[in-house]
Amino acid sequence: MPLIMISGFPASGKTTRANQIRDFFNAKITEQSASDSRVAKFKVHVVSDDSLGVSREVYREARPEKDARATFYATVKRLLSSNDIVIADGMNYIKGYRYQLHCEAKALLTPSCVVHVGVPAEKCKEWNATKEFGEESAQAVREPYAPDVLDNLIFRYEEPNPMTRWDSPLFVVPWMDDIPGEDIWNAMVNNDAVKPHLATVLKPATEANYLQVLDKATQDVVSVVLEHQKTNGPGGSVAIPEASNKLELPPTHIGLPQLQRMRRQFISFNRQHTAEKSRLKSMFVEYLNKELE
Ligand SMILES: Nc1ncnc2c1ncn2[C@@H]1O[C@H](COP(=O)(O)OP(=O)(O)OP(=O)(O)O)[C@@H](O)[C@H]1O
Repeated sequence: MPLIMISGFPASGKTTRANQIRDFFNAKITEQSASDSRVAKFKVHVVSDDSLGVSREVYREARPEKDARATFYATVKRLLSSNDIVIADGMNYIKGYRYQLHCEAKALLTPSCVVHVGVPAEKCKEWNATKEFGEESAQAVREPYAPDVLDNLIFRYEEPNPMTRWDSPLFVVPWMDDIPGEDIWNAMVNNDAVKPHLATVLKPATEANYLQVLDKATQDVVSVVLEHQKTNGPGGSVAIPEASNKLELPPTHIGLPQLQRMRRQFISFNRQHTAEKSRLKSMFVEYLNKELE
């Protein structure tokens, strides 16, 4: 059964996403088992550094990292079978490594996909410092990366490219979005071809980091608006650094939830198009002006 490769920066919420996908798939299996004997046999596995007892410190030196990758690879390969769905919850940051895992799935005539957890580096650094992990009852202590190890891994990260067959279908999950569970299930279990839509991206390899830049540019604009309202009260014309146009605020106060909603919408619209990075702030200001008219 399918291989779902998670990919993302260290401490970007990969395990959080892997667990959400596992829970979604388990719910689907429970729901469909009575009517579909094929689905009734499915079992979902999550393979991660934590489940293999691999310390974050292995990423400091090439040799232990290589050994850890080999262990991870062997575990995924061993679990892949006609009835087992494997979620490879690792950074999977080397494109050659993703290629090899994709070939393992292909050899078993089963599909694979990549779920790219798109989170800006700054957020990963912030989250790396949090000690708790998991929701309410299932809290465990997570081992953080040393700051130099974290920086180095971010530097070495090779972003998935949906133009390559081993990185497709590619599902990009920005940090503020829900997982596209239904789409992943359909692509992996029902073998549905994934049509390009909001959860998938088609972008040239040259636009690496596009999602992170989009996230940061829009967040910056939201911060300026909040700051302006705090200092000057509602309404007014706001100059946004690095944007060629001004934001015209209505006379009523715009709250953070409303701003975030418009920001998410804008990100959804622009996720597929690799707009010029330098134009993103002006485009977002233009979008806000239209929405707030
Ligand atoms: N979308 C999110 N919003 C807020 N906090 C989050 C989100 N996703 C993850 N976190 C927090 O960030 C921290 C790291 O999350 P998680 O362990 O899932 O990341 P990871 O990428 O699997 O890390 P590692 O690289 O160490 O395996 C946790 O404390 C988690 O609660």
